[in-house]
Amino acid sequence: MLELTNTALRYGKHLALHGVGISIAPAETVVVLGANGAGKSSLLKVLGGLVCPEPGAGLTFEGKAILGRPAHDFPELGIALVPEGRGIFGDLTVAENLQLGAHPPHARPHEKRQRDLVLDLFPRLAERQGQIARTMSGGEQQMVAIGRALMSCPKLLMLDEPSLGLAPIVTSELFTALGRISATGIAMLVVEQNVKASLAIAQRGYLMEAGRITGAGTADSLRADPAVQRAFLGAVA
Ligand SMILES: Nc1ncnc2c1ncn2[C@@H]1O[C@H](COP(=O)(O)OP(=O)(O)OP(=O)(O)O)[C@@H](O)[C@H]1O
Repeated sequence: MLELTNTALRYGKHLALHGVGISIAPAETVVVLGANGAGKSSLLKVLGGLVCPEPGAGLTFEGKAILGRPAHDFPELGIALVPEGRGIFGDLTVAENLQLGAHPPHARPHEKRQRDLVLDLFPRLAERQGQIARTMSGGEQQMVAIGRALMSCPKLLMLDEPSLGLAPIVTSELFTALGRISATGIAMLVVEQNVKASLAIAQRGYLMEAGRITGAGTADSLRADPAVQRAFLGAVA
């Protein structure tokens, strides 16, 4: 469904990604694991059209070359990104945030169905539809961000560290919801430092270190990989 090849990304003199390549099959959940500064957010920015990699990189989605397309085209292609920091409209209500998510033309006819799906996944949002988003807790804001992304009827949902800053109980609820989203057939790419929770919902994953992909395999093989255990000592319970 999505294929990224030979990707280098430079911030000034700093090379943040070196020859990175990943792929995602339809309906597959893939996790990218890596410690702080490994390049995970940079990878998602390339995949979301937010930054332009060095010449030589390739990015295809459903067989179409999409590198260089502006980020605002991506929801129309069926790609939704939930960025680090969530990127919700803080001064708008939960209901307004969800409504704005349904902006791609292919999503508009399905607005009611998608809202029902989001409110079923996150019952707390159903109770809080009139609440101003910035007054919500971190976990609730993450639910709004994921809900808004789902309103665009994505084929591929990409999430940057969804559990960042959340309490363990909230993280557990969030990953249960992500597992349910995956079961609906939406492909997902989850960038995470929470190895245990993310491998529990993924079929496959990659390990990133210092801007390179240094490991790849099934969720089971990554869980048992000493390199993953070394990179996240203490994170694998
Ligand atoms: N806008 C920028 N300008 C300069 N350097 C940057 C910029 N964004 C990221 N970097 C650098 O690129 C490298 C990779 O950063 P990135 O944010 O992709 O890592 P990450 O794995 O997502 O880390 P974290 O988990 O801490 O968010 C880091 O060394 C970082 O300092």
